[in-house]
Amino acid sequence: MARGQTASLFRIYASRNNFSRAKILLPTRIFISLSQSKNRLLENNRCCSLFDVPYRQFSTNFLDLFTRRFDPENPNEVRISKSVDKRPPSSAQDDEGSSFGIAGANKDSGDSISTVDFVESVKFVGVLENRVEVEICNVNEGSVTHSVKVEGEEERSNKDVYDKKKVGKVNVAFRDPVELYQELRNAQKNDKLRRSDWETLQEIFSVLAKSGWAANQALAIYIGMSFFPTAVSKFREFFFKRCSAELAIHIVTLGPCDEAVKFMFPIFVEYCIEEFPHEIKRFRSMTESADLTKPHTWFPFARAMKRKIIYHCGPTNSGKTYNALQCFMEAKKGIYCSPLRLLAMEVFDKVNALGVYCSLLTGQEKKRVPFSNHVACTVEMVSTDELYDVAVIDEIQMMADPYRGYAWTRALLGLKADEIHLCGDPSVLNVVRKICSETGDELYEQNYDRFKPLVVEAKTLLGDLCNVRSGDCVVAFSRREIFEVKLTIEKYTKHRCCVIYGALPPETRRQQASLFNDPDNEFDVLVASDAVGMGLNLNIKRVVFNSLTKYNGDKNVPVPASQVKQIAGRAGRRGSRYPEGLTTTLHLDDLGYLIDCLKQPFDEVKKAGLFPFFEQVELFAGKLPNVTFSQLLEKFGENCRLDGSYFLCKHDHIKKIANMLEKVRGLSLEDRFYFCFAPVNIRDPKAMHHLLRFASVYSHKVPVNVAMGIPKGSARNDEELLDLECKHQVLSAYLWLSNQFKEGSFPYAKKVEDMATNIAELLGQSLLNACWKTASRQTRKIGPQQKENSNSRPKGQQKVGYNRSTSLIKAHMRKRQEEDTKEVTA
Ligand SMILES: Nc1ncnc2c1ncn2[C@@H]1O[C@H](COP(=O)(O)OP(=O)(O)OP(=O)(O)O)[C@@H](O)[C@H]1O
Ligand SMILES: [Mg+2]
Repeated sequence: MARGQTASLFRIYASRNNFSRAKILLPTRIFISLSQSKNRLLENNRCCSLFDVPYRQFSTNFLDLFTRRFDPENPNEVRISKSVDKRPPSSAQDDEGSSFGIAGANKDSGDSISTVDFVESVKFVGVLENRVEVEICNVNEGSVTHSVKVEGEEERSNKDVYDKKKVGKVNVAFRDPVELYQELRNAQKNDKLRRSDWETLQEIFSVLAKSGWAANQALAIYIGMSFFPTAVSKFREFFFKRCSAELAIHIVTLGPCDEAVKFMFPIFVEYCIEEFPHEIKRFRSMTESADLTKPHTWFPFARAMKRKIIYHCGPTNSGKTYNALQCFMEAKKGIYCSPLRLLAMEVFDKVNALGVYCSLLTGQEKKRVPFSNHVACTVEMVSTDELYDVAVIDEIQMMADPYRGYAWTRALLGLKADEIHLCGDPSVLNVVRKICSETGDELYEQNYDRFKPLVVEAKTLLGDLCNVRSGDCVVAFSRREIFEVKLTIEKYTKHRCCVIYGALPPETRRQQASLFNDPDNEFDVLVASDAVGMGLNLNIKRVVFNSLTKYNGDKNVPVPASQVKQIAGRAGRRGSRYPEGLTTTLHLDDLGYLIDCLKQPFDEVKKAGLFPFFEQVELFAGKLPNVTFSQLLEKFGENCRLDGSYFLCKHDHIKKIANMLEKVRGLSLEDRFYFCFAPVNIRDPKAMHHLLRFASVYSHKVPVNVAMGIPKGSARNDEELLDLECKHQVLSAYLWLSNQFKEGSFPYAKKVEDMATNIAELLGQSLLNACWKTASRQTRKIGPQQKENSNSRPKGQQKVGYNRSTSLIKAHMRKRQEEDTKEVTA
């Protein structure tokens, strides 16, 4: 999400009686107040935020403290002028319940740290007579780094800086912005200014208009991002007509910089509150209906339970899922939530084979096993209504997935289970800790190590695929590469290859996996995409990276370290023929990057994904009746409020489907919402066409059929293979829709299921015989770069007669290094 799109609320919890020991996480620069409103808030004994209290009730002086005068490098004593609580400290040390007004609008940049300005935590140490002591801590450094004293009313009144009588030209900086605004408003006309000052002022206003900080802060008073530039422009007009020389000169002295923006901002706020009450009201009601804050409160039944959360934390292949599944099987009633259909199927088969009756529930299939109390489902399908003894949420680190993360978050927050087992790497451990502290669940952490360490083979394949061995899994990051590698290996060696990639149906992937796992056939090498990183039980001895770059839709970029680790970790499996795992690369040039990736610790994730339920979108739609569904989603993204530990999941693919369905009349908002989640590849025009047809037929309230023929035999070339993949996807979407919409709308589910099974089988057979280059490859022209590569290839490599890929990672790293050097020099 672009920087500055989301408003978030932050709350400070203070002790009920005297604020002592209040520990506050303050994720951004924000209004902070010890104003009169505090008493009201304390009386109410509830959380409060700026949104609950009229802005004026907040002391602007605390705003001063942080926005104007607080220098993180040089934390001096700072005074505030409004009244503070003068009650003596009480002995009660109750840290719960009350809060006073600190609130903020956080510009969510996606990379959470960048929103932290200079303060992460503020600690109110105590109230002594008329002094409030505040400690400002830097959470990142884990220590108290700044100490600020705040003085009370009487003491303040003796100080020059706040003594009104002495406020003169030099003291504009210290004057109350409310007064400054009132002076501006009451002024008949502006004082004369020099041309150069005038120009500097113009520049300062232009900095204000472009300031992300100011636009962000303005959210707190419900000036929306889209209205902010207009508000600044009107404010400029107002200001230029009325400003005094004294005020103008002070601002000009500050110059076109952040300091000037921070000085003007509170005056701007006063202006907005008075001038734009309608806009503020409208935006406020819009943001309130797009409120995604406090998501744990969305599940009151789960909150009423005392849940025990067990985090099985460790690298791949360390036994996390195995142990969690033991508890699942022992439970009277259990649910297993999988990241993939494939894995849900695996668990369904495994658990039933062990004599525990278990049903299967995915978007596409519902297999109800009689008398079963257990269910294996995909995480999106988890029920938050049913009560379970044990739930397992696998691959919990996916809660930070930009697209699907919300499903894991929902499962964690909403599952009604006495015991919830989370399996995953440590990247989301801190987020889970935070969530558990909000939900009040007990968290137990169980750490795992790999059974046998992963060994890196330094020799690599020396750029030659003829060096593959039995038990190898060659990993490539595009469909084209996968088929090239398979073709090469089968042409120049005695090995046969199984193939696994994301566009294959789970049934076909499983068939390929069991073919590879079976030692009694000739298929002893696996060629796979990153789809191999999760879910399948594979007997891999060595993972060989054919390349370590991946096309990101725009250009080739290095594969992220976490993904490299996950994939490499698939090598070696306890109890299999290959208990010890090896990993290496095709090219020597890539080896360094592989080793770097394996050495890197898991990146800590700061936020979990969220996405609104249909009801939330519906509520929001009530505020914007005349926009398309796609625009509605866009606006929701712009206006929704989120707490600091959450981000709004990306939904470009949903918007793309929404746009396509715009021309279909007669669909309700709810219909559109669900059609948009149908599992189709938005880059596949044929699949999109079928989805559009499904929606059109459905909108006419006619039973939807498939209207698609099925090939009789397996694919003879890549085009036919692609066609099979696409057809399976369309059938899968039909099945998915048949489970979402009311009975009778998609009545041919049984027939479609059979068709899908047929196609999955045809795909499996096709892959066994596949010995062609990919369709896209055949039609591609050789670019100058490739020609150059093939010309510059060492002679020795030509003898096997195929074009081997060369390492891109080194070139990429070199380029990045050059860019870094350039930046440093600049
Ligand atoms: N205690 C055990 N006894 C027998 N086999 C085990 C045991 N623990 C794990 N295994 C086997 O080791 C393999 C890896 O275990 P598991 O799938 O639980 O690892 P994981 O940590 O969940 O890995 P990933 O992160 O890749 O999902 C599996 O085939 C599993 O059956
Ligand atoms: Mg696992």
